[in-house]
Amino acid sequence: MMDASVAVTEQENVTENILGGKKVAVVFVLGGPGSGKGTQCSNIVEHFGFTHLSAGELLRTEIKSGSENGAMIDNIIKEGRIVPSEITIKLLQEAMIKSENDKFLIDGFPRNEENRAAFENINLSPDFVLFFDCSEEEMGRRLLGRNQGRADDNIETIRKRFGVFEESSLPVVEYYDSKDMVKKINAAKPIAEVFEDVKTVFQMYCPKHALLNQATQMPSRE
Ligand SMILES: Nc1ncnc2c1ncn2[C@@H]1O[C@H](COP(=O)(O)OP(=O)(O)O)[C@@H](O)[C@H]1O
Ligand SMILES: Nc1ccn([C@H]2C[C@H](O)[C@@H](COP(=O)(O)OP(=O)(O)O)O2)c(=O)n1
Repeated sequence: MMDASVAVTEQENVTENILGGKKVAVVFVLGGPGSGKGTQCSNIVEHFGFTHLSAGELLRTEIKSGSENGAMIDNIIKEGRIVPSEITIKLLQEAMIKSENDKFLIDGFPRNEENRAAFENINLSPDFVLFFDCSEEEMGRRLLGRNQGRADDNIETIRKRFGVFEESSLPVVEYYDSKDMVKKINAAKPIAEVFEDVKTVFQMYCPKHALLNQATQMPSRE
């Protein structure tokens, strides 16, 4: 028979992080604009088998698709503001359900308190938060050199994005930090060095639900 404490954990997990009939593991990847979130996510995907979901990229795809919300999203992004959570959450949910994977890096989300609460409301929670710490001066240099033709990578919008990051996104990082869920990475170093630190975090990480499955398979100690 199953150990009672394991049974309770199993039950808790049933109400948590179930999406489209599967248990999912989520890691939030946060950091200022240009801190290197996307760059490091590509490395994590390659080495640790996650699926990378960039909230910003999903929104840009939505604009290009010509959907009814496209023009509104486009205006918000050009002004450096944050799109209403219901739109972003829907795109993230759809992408996770469609994917065959069960491990997701959610990059650039939650960016404000409203984003964070909306995610909680769909009964999902991150295993931890990876936070890329970098000075505005360095992030600004990187954004201006990014050269991907993004409408928001201009001085005026970059300034606004930094303001929103400081006012709305940092408090979200602080919220998770108060719960001891943040792994802070010095993102000012060269790409390969940053990834060494990221690797250390992921080498020690085992998704909560994988741990749970292991626990249920262990012979009980009588
Ligand atoms: N550690 C780093 N050192 C120097 N340049 C970097 C570093 N990480 C990323 N970059 C470059 O900075 C720009 C922004 O990186 P990106 O990963 O797109 O950031 P974010 O997703 O956080 O906005 C890109 O041109 C990228 O190649
Ligand atoms: N959760 C999110 C994530 C991004 N956005 C919008 C607003 C952001 O300025 C843009 C670009 O975000 P993205 O994460 O792609 O890029 P930066 O980190 O700003 O370089 O997308 C949003 O409204 N809500």
